[in-house]
Amino acid sequence: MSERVDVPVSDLVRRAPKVLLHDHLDGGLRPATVAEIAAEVGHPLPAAPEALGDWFVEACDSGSLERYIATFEHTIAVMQRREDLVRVARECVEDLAEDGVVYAEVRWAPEQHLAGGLSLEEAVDAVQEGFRAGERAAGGRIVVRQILTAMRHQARSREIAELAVRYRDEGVCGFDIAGAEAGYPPTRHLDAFEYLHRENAHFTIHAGEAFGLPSIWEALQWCGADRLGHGVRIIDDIEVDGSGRAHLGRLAAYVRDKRIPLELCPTSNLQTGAAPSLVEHPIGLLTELRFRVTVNTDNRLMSGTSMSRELQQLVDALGWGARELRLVAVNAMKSSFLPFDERLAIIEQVLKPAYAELGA
Ligand SMILES: O=c1[nH]cnc2c1ncn2[C@H]1C[C@H](O)[C@@H](CO)O1
Ligand SMILES: [Zn+2]
Repeated sequence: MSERVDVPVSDLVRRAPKVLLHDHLDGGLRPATVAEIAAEVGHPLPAAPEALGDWFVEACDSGSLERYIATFEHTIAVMQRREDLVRVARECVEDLAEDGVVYAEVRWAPEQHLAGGLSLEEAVDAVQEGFRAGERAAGGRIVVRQILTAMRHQARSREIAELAVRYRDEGVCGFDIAGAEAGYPPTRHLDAFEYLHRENAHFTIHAGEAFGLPSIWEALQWCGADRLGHGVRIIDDIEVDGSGRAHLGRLAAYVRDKRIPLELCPTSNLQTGAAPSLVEHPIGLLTELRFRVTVNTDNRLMSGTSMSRELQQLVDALGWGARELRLVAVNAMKSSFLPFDERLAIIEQVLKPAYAELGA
């Protein structure tokens, strides 16, 4: 399990523009906001306000994805009223901008936010309003889009996919499925994915996190995912021989040949037991082998993390420098669900000049 240590952020990481493709809105609330809204709506919390941040991190350090996901009960409970969704979304953008993130795709599951009487559309509108307010407050330093997630143990994926398509020109850039992986294979939602293909829409699938290669194979070869949420278990299809040479199986070779983006989330993987330590985390080898690696936060609250913290840990554990930070930022931007010309504009006008100044 992860040791929670303070990670002082270097000047390099602080100044580097960051791109984030995998961040959950309901996994990134400020502890103070959870405490404040919980008091207002009468939701009982498991810890005092000042201890709440530590409680989330410790409760998620269990080695089990199921127990990790159980903690979301307390964030979802405070995201049921329209004004709370607007606030949480606005604060999310403010926090990411403050951390130096210039582009983010933030995902959440609208179906989990209807207990207060909101419709799916009203919930998406509220998050959109919060994102736009956050972008304005950041003075154009960040662009944020929504990814709409369907929960894989539920049966609303087709409906959520249709919602994502309806809102494609209003701040929603894609679709995802999330939740406990074992027992809920992606093919359970084939109908939604086939619909999205017919609509020329983009989607990613949480696969290869708690469950291995069969889940990745289904996500790509049955469902046609554009990207893999985590995908870290692709390492199971790579063998390193005695002389240090890596041999890729058919699936790993396909993922690399087709430049399938891997939305890797190192700290989250340590907590759910998908990797034993950062030094042993597959991200090092996958980057060396030139897979399309991106670095992500997954759940900033549950992991007590930020983009800067994730990147700094890679600098400290693997000796990454400006060159690697630039690589993962450009990889992420190339892999984003924004239209091509908008992706290119951020790469050319924001990433390249900033990294040139940092010596990359
Ligand atoms: O890392 C994850 N794997 C699978 N599901 C996850 C992960 N992080 C968050 N979720 C779930 C819990 C949230 O309520 C939901 C939508 O954001 O997505
Ligand atoms: Zn996730």
